[in-house]
Amino acid sequence: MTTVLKLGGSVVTAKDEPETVDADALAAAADALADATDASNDADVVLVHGGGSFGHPHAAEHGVSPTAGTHDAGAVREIHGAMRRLNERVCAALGERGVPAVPHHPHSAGYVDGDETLALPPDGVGAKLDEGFLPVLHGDVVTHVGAGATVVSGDDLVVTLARGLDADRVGVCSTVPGVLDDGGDVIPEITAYADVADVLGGSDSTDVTGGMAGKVRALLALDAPVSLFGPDALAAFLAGDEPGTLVD
Ligand SMILES: Nc1ncnc2c1ncn2[C@@H]1O[C@H](COP(=O)(O)OP(=O)(O)OP(=O)(O)O)[C@@H](O)[C@H]1O
Ligand SMILES: C=C(C)CCOP(=O)(O)O
Repeated sequence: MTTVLKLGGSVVTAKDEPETVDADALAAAADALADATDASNDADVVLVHGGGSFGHPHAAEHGVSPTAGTHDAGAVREIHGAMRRLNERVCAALGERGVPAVPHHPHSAGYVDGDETLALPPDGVGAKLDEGFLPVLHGDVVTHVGAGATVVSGDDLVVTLARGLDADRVGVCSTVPGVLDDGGDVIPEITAYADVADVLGGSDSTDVTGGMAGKVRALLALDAPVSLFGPDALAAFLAGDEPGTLVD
């Protein structure tokens, strides 16, 4: 059983304070992952985390997004460096709880090809799983053929990894309990972007990858269903439930 899970950057960081981890939220998520991976020894989990107040402000400062590239190597190092610092914190929180978390950096492992497709070989991630590690990837800045380097969101990585690893379960944990309708209620299922386009917004904070609108658009590209839920439902998702909104 392979699960691909994204932890939103807005969950594990204080999104409005530069390069600040939300220690309580990260601890709670790491506890849930430690419990879940402890309980079922045949559960392979691949974790992806987003940028929050680490990647997004640096990317915005340099004008880099999924569609706007840069050839400025210093900008690339700055954005990637911030994501590595967050990745170290996430891996450390998991490691402290006995989870065999190891980093897997998209900047080094992949690139976007001339067809605008993210090429990220799943074999390296699969090999880590086979050796008993829990790979931890993250939204990143990656080489983009013809554009220098662009931002790849954790949501796009989730889609690529879920396909490449033929994942059994896919989950995205953000700050909200699901995609909300205009009355503030969780929409149980989304099958087409047009059905929800009117209620989808960006993010409350600096976000170069499009907030909830970008997330739903990315996740609809996957054939398999994706659960989109909030931090309170992380343990339930890891236990096998489908909380929040099902993007199908
Ligand atoms: N209809 C909607 N339902 C729920 N959230 C919405 C909606 N429209 C806009 N949002 C915003 O989208 C945000 C979630 O997207 P965001 O990209 O910030 O999350 P994330 O993936 O957790 O963080 P990061 O991009 O840093 O990884 C919510 O915090 C909310 O402000
Ligand atoms: C801004 C960077 C570098 C990563 C963005 O990843 P996301 O938060 O998953 O959209």
